Amino acid sequence: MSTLREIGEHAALRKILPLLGTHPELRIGAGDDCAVCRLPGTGADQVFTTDPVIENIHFQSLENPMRIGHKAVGRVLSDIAAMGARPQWILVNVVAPPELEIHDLEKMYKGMMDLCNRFGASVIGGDLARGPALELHIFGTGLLPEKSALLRSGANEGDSILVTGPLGCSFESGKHLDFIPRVDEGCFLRESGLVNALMDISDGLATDLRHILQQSGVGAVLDGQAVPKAGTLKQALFDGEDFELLLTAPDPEELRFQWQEKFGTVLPVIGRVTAETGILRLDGQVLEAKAFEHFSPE
Ligand SMILES: Nc1ncnc2c1ncn2[C@@H]1O[C@H](COP(=O)(O)OP(=O)(O)O)[C@@H](O)[C@H]1O
Ligand SMILES: Cc1ncc(C[n+]2csc(CCOP(=O)(O)OP(=O)(O)O)c2C)c(N)n1
Ligand SMILES: [Mg+2]
Repeated sequence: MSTLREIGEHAALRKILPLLGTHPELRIGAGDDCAVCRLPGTGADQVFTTDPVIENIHFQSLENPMRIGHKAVGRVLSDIAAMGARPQWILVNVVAPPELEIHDLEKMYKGMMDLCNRFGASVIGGDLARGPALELHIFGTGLLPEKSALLRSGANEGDSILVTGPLGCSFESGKHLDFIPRVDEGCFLRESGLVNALMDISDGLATDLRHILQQSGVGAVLDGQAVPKAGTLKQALFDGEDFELLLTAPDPEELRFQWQEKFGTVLPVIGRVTAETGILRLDGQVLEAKAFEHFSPE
């Protein structure tokens, strides 16, 4: 017998995911940023995701409630953006101790609603239950044209690897609370037809790129100098909670040109997809995995 602490979050998921069934209307089940389901007769697919934010894990106890609400919804919109979808419906489960101030609860909803309104998402329900610490569990859906979802499994050897913004120090800078999910960018990347694989960076570039490599059966080399950084290279690789999009593209110059036209910023190329299955190199050296792990002791 073993515990979550002993085997960790990722090994536990490898045990759980094979237990989940399939369904004829399910295109992509658990394992990507969102699940993708058919909506027959509509020409659209629907994506589904959920994430919690938990006191003292994802935010500190005395944090501004508006920022807590913003982050909770932002994480879910980021997963929806990472498929190239537009967010649609949001459900909110609040778990809270009885002492929570109603004014603070209202401010959390203000933070959630402001971000939902910005991207045309609607909160349509939820639940409220007692628990020892504050937790917001958000469930969200989105829409995109059928069969157009951008997956972690789409990378091909020779693709360039690109990232939508600077990485690292999100905890110190407060970006982990205030980031704007890359919804418009995700939709643009899908519509461009120039992207093979897409995901968002929650656990850090080094860990999340590895998910693309494993699911695509490829390897990668990163150019440390080219990675856009908010701090050191180590922080850019391992800190996590950047909520930028990570993508691979076979024709980066055309994509970068179109990106510049649309957003007026540079989309940096940070590496290349290789045939070395499962191997991630940084400036030639093999890079080992190291990331935030929910179940290991501090
Ligand atoms: N407890 C669970 N039961 C079933 N599927 C899960 C569970 N936890 C995570 N998953 C699935 O595993 C994949 C990876 O999860 P996670 O690392 O949380 O993704 P993300 O970083 O995009 O939020 C997702 O597709 C998610 O739906
Ligand atoms: C109070 C606090 N401690 C630590 C962190 C750092 N941190 C918390 S969760 C996390 C990784 C991402 O969270 P997870 O719940 O694994 O997101 P998912 O991959 O499921 O989207 C990081 C880097 C933080 N942001 N706030
Ligand atoms: Mg998650």
